[in-house]
Amino acid sequence: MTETQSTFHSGFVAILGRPNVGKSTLMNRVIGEKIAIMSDKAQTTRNKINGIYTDQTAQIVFVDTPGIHKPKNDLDAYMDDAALSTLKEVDAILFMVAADDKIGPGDKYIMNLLKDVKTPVYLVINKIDLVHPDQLPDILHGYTEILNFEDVFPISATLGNNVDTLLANLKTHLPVGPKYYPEDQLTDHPEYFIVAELIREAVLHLTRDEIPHSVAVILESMNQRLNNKLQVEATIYVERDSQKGIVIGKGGKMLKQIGINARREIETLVGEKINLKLWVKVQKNWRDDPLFLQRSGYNLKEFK
Ligand SMILES: Nc1nc2c(ncn2[C@@H]2O[C@H](COP(=O)(O)OP(=O)(O)OP(=O)(O)O)[C@@H](O)[C@H]2O)c(=O)[nH]1
Repeated sequence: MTETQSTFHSGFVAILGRPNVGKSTLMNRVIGEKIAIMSDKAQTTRNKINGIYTDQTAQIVFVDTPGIHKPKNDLDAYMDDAALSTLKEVDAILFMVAADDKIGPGDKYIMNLLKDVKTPVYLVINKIDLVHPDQLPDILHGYTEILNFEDVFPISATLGNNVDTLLANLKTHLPVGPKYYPEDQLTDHPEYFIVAELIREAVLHLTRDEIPHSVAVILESMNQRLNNKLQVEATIYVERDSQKGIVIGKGGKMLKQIGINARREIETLVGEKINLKLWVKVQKNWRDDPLFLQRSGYNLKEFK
């Protein structure tokens, strides 16, 4: 099949919504590889990760935005800026909600921001597998009475229901345009960032509710091979001594398990065996430290 420049559609699409509604799950389903970071703990997606979908007729560059929050500290304010600058740049916005969630102040806050944005907004009601179909009209109405959406898609990102319809519609709505990225490129983020996020995900999964989101991971190095194994070194930063104890665990057991889980994921990502070395350090109030935020990948300048 030949494809001509004039029929090819392309553009940038932001997935926006409260933490935990399933943004990363949707992106992973569409792209088919684990590039966005999933967790059942809220707020794991803090940086802009692009997932790139390409087929014969279109290329959609997905921008997985951080959640929007009313600013409480520097990090939250930063998320606001990041999300807002994304909204203005993209060709379409998917506002994602979970069918089993009530409309909260957070949703209203986001929808109010969206009222002032010219980009077309699609309502994606995810997790429809968790509610009875009869409930859908009421759920839908709750949102459409607040904001005028371009279109509405009830989906299940985990089961895949209606995701094809969403994609097909999105493709036709994107402008005629070039292939921004080569076909085999799935993300434009450097691998080291994804690796750090995989380690962070392992920490959050294993420590469950004991560690709040005040954990950051910095990749120290990933450029040497010893005995045919890529050497990966990273530091896990927490805010308090007590959290350090939890991450390390009795006799180092927890840290060992974190290493095992993270190593598995990283090996899948990089396609080779690795040796993972982890350290745990306390860095008080890192959320309010601009230098630290920058070092851990929160590139503040990017959003100015
Ligand atoms: N039942 C059901 N669960 C889902 C669905 N989509 C996502 N989930 C679950 O919801 C949780 C959160 O999903 P994520 O994809 O991490 O959510 P997110 O919006 O990216 O979250 P943040 O990164 O925190 O912003 C995970 O446990 C998913 O398995 C769905 O369609 N149905």
